[in-house]
Amino acid sequence: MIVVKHLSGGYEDVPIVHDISFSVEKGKVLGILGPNGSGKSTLLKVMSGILPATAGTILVDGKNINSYNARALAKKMAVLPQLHANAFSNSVREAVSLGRYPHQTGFFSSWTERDEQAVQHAMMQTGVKRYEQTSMEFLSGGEQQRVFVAQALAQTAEILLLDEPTNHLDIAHQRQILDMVRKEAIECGLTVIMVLHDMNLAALYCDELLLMEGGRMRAFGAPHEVLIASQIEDVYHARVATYAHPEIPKPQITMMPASVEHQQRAVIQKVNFTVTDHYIQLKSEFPLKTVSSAVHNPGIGWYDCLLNRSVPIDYVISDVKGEVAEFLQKELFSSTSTVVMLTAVPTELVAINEFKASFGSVLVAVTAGIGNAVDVSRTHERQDEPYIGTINTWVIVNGCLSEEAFFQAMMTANEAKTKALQSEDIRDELSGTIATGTATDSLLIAATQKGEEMLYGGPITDVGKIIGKGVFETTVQAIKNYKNNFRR
Ligand SMILES: Nc1ncnc2c1ncn2[C@@H]1O[C@H](COP(=O)(O)OP(=O)(O)OP(=O)(O)O)[C@@H](O)[C@H]1O
Repeated sequence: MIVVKHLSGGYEDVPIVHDISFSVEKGKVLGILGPNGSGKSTLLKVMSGILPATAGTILVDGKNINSYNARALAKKMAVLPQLHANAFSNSVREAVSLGRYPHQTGFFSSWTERDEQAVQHAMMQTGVKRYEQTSMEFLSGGEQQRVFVAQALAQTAEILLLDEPTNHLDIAHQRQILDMVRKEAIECGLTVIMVLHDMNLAALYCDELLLMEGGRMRAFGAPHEVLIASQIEDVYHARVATYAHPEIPKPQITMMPASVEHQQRAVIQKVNFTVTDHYIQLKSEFPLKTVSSAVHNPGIGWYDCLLNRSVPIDYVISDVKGEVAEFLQKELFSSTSTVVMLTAVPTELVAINEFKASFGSVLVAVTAGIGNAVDVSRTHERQDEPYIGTINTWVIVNGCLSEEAFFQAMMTANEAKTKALQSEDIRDELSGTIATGTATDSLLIAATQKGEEMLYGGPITDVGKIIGKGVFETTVQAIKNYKNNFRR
């Protein structure tokens, strides 16, 4: 464990870091973040004794580091500096072996089994074993960086101070080094403090983060407590947004360009829709921000092509996603910019309407197959397997929605759909009660994201009112189309 209390220090007559206090427990990884020149490297140098502290204390295992001699401290603490001054004529093996110097007792001391094991382990962990005999000067920048990490690891110290350990590394090697650092921390009880520039990597690999600003601590805590968009914007003077990592409960940061490319105020109109025997297509000249429960490209994304594809009523396929991917390839649709829904309804029964609004307009397209309509409050009484999508609803907003508004728009649209089923007296055949939808309905909200941002999309907002009316009327029309078709 390392405890830093009110630490200040810097270069001769130039104080750089001021009043830094934090602690890192054994087995934990701390990431130090901050803009260029904020004092990250200087802090590591003061902590490792390379630069003198002008105030404050550093305790390692409860003892002030001033009470350790240089060799004893090197056994406790290994440092990977930002710039390396190692002799480049060395072989990789020799360079890594330099990490063992604190463990050598005299100039002619013998190389022990433990020294050998530490060097071998470090070379294996960093993936440089295969260059063992190669001279350092023949390695790429990234390969050399991994050798320096191996050298610090070979020191087998309890505390690792790493200044930008992922410098020069490609993403696979960044992952390899950071995975290794984390594994060593957890399995061998190492305490790791590392300076990282990449906030996303820092969030993923560090237990806690220290954010530096002008030589002082601006924030310290778990990644979600430090990587707050407003705080990062303030410290880095750059516009950012945070989002959730798709698999790990850690925040991620994305940069927002200072000036958003000014696109022309293009709008989506009915002419952008094409209806063929096989699908209903909306093709936009620019990507639309989309939230949907589609089969292909569901969730949140930017897409310029929406497809509602009609499949036979007996379309039962174990690998629906694979079949849809094949269809897109065969029909020459771009897999990465197309959202696909499936319907058993003939495409000619689609209802498409445009509704004018104060902010622009809203287009609604619905295919409504109601043969297997259900009352959601009674489905627990059923044993049925799900069918393919039957009421597919698209809402295209010529306007700009906030994240919140997108989800509220989904709720508003769904409520309007349910009201349309009630109005048309569509019933759950088993329970005899009014249906609320069908077994596998799908919904999509897309917006051009142009114009003033609309913060909310609930039923009494400008956009919600149009969505409510638009989805209700269009669903009623689509149900009527369906009924008329099957009555014929
Ligand atoms: N040898 C030195 N003598 C005097 N000042 C120095 C020296 N080295 C660095 N500094 C100054 O100390 C300040 C902090 O530098 P430091 O290298 O600690 O920042 P950093 O946060 O690590 O930056 P970067 O992200 O660019 O690596 C800078 O203003 C720098 O100019």
